[in-house]
Amino acid sequence: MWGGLANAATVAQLTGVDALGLISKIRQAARTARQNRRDCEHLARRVDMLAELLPSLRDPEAARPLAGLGDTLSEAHDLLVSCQAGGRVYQFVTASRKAERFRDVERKIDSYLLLFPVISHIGITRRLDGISSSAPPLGSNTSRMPEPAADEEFTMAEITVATNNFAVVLGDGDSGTVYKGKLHDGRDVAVKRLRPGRRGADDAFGTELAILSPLRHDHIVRLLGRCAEDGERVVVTQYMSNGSLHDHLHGRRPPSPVTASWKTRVQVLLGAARAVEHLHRHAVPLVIHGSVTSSHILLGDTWSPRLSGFGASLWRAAGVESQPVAVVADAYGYGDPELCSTGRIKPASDVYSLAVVMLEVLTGNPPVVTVWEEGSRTMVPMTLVSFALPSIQAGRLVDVLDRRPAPEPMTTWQLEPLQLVANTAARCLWLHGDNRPTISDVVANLEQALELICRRVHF
Ligand SMILES: Nc1ncnc2c1ncn2[C@@H]1O[C@H](COP(=O)(O)OP(=O)(O)OP(=O)(O)O)[C@@H](O)[C@H]1O
Repeated sequence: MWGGLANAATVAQLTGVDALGLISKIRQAARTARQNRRDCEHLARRVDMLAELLPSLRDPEAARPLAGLGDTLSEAHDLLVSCQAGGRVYQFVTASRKAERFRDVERKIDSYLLLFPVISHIGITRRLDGISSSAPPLGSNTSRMPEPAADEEFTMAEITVATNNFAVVLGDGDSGTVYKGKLHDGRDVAVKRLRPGRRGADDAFGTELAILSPLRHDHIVRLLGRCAEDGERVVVTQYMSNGSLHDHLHGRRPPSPVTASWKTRVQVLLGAARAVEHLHRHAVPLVIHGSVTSSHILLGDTWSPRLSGFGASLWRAAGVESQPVAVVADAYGYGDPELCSTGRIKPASDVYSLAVVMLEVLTGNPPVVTVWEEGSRTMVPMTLVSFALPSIQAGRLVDVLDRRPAPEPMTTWQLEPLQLVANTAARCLWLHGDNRPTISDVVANLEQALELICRRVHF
């Protein structure tokens, strides 16, 4: 991430300010802040994005829109420094006023981040002009934002070598098969080879790359590269050594901390919720995931989760409450009923799907279960929501709780954090999206649940 710091002199010349020096100080100040810590973290992440983009500046003309960046960075730095001091009472009094200042500085930084596709477009156009004076005049396509480039472009030959001719299958999804690979520099990767000829495959490929490419978050899987050659479509992402939450909960893996520990389960939920919160509130541009499922929550070496599966995602249109989707995905029990009936998606649709994952984590059941139906005397499918929600709403969580983490009956005191998770899930499952909590409320409740679990040491 900080590789670009070597270009500091160039960036300073182009922006008229030692932007990377200021960014370095901002990172330092964010690390030692004592007040508004989450706001500080969010601000630092945005500034990290700037640090990644600034070294790509080449052209003084193109860098002109960044005039004023220095002032904004200084403002950000001053704000972070002001979060270092103060006693508890002082902090209490100033915290909410500070939160407003954070929003303000974040907005300003966002406006610079949004300029980068345009800046790189200007830069490329000017370079092309230089190369060929007979280049075609700028036409209607100049109004289209250029897509941010994925990190690396691979050939199919390189992908075949990296996967040892597609030898190890990590998993299968609707859109393709995922293989284990190793890049020339030794990095382990996951290589998703999209099923050729599948309807909408090209759209899903383009969407996943365009949306995932600029995303940087501890709980979102990182895009490393792509390949589009001879009808093949391949997406390369970081390798998550412990597979998906779905496989741990629903039986295709040996016992693990996910099966055995409520603490790990709630930590995984919290990480996934933070990823969705990043998409809904902090990503530039904002994103609706559109397919939050336990198969798309992947687990790394330390069981820390990352959200994946961005093939159905979309950028959130500014200023609209809901937006139409081309196809309502067949979501196997995760589908928001409001989205299914209106064909319009909103952030609350992700909140609904995440709540289904919360039920999976609490009950250990998949999103669709089979139950015995007395009338037809057969096993029939039923959504997990219909199966588990009545017990939760009746205050009988124990009736549906997964026994694997704690085979013995639990006391009310032990149950309290899980009851909080269950009640949160129940509120997220309201039919009307507007009645559901926001993702930030969900994050706050899961944080509280985790804190309660950590206080009950032997839990
Ligand atoms: N980065 C990764 N590291 C390890 N395993 C992965 C990774 N990505 C995917 N997998 C495995 O492959 C499975 C299928 O991946 P995924 O669900 O993303 O496929 P998909 O075709 O995009 O999904 P969908 O069915 O939603 O179209 C996952 O459930 C997981 O087991």
